[in-house]
Amino acid sequence: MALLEVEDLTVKFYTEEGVVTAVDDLSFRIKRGEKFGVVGESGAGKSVTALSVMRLIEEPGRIESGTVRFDGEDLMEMSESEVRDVRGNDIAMIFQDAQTALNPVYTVGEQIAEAIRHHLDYGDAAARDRAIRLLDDVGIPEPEARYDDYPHEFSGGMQQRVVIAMALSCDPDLLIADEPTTALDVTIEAKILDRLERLAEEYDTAIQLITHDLGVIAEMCDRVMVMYAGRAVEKATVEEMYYDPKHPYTVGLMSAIPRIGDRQDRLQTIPGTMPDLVEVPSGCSFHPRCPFAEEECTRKQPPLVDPETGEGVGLSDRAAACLAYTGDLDNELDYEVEVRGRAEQPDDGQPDPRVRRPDSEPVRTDSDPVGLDTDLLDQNDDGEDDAGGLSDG
Ligand SMILES: Nc1ncnc2c1ncn2[C@@H]1O[C@H](COP(=O)(O)OP(=O)(O)OP(=O)(O)O)[C@@H](O)[C@H]1O
Repeated sequence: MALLEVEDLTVKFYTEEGVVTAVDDLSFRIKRGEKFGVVGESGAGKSVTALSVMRLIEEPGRIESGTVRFDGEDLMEMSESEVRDVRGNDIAMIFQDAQTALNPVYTVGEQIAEAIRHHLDYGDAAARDRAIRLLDDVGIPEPEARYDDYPHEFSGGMQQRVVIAMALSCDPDLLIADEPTTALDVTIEAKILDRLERLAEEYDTAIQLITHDLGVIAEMCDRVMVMYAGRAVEKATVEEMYYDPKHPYTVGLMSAIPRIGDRQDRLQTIPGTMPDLVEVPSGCSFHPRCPFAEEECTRKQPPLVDPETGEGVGLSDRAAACLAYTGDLDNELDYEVEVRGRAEQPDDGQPDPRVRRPDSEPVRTDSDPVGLDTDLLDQNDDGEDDAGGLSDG
């Protein structure tokens, strides 16, 4: 049994403009201690998914259907007070903006100690000790002295470290991190992610990391779910996603991986935008932006299938939702993955024939734990290296 099992989750918002289906029939699971990435452009439904898991969806939103089992218990069946218990003790969440998570009128030490007292039933002295140790763990220098400082006396990066300390204070089994470093400088981001990863291992905490940055996923995660317009379009291990992405949207995201020193949002390079979720395009919702789309894609919604067999997958860990794998397309998806630098071989040790390895130096090495740099080349008519990612040539 996985730590978290989300099955057939559908969440809608009843707005004046119409009904927004923010999450549509979504299933995934996170194993104990696993680092699970959720990636997709703005509006894909990543945050709503996380909030649903915490049962924090508010009006005009509604969880329409689905089950969320945590450690075997269905969170949807629990009373509000039972869920509140789970939230502090077993599942913790950190958000992009540290400031909203910290109370400006209490010292950071008091805030962490209070959480510890409340959830772990510690006495004052023990809670203080544990809080100081956590501040030290997340890399705050002179933690004993800083215990008595107020949030505004910390830099943005240090505030986010405090928030991580607070989230870890009750030793949760699952930490949901929603764009935890987006607001921070790149070098600070790398340090904080590194710290988060090490602490998660030390505390044996699973992480659900939400980001629009595949580079961050590569650095931290074991597995990834790619979301588009409220649905999962691909699920894979990080290696599979790099060496062998199956969904055209993933292919597009891959070419949007930011390089070091290049913080512009290159997700913009996939032509078009996420559809209005009040009126999602018919068939495959990605079809208006997909260079491989055929007539059938405008009619039939692709099920999530095992890309090798074309069969339905349920909660399985390798899946893609594209008609290319259900035998409904006339043509094959025609793209190549270029892997530069000190590339690793796939598990079987055989080079992937689709992966080209030119001699060029890696562009990003020091923050590239899978040891490779990936560029997706759109091999359209002229076969040119189109750094812009997906394009219809
Ligand atoms: N309170 C709300 N009222 C109405 N619609 C909402 C509300 N919250 C979210 N939505 C809609 O749900 C959809 C998914 O939003 P969500 O925040 O989950 O996306 P996301 O992938 O997390 O994007 P981002 O990266 O920008 O956070 C969006 O279309 C959004 O407009």
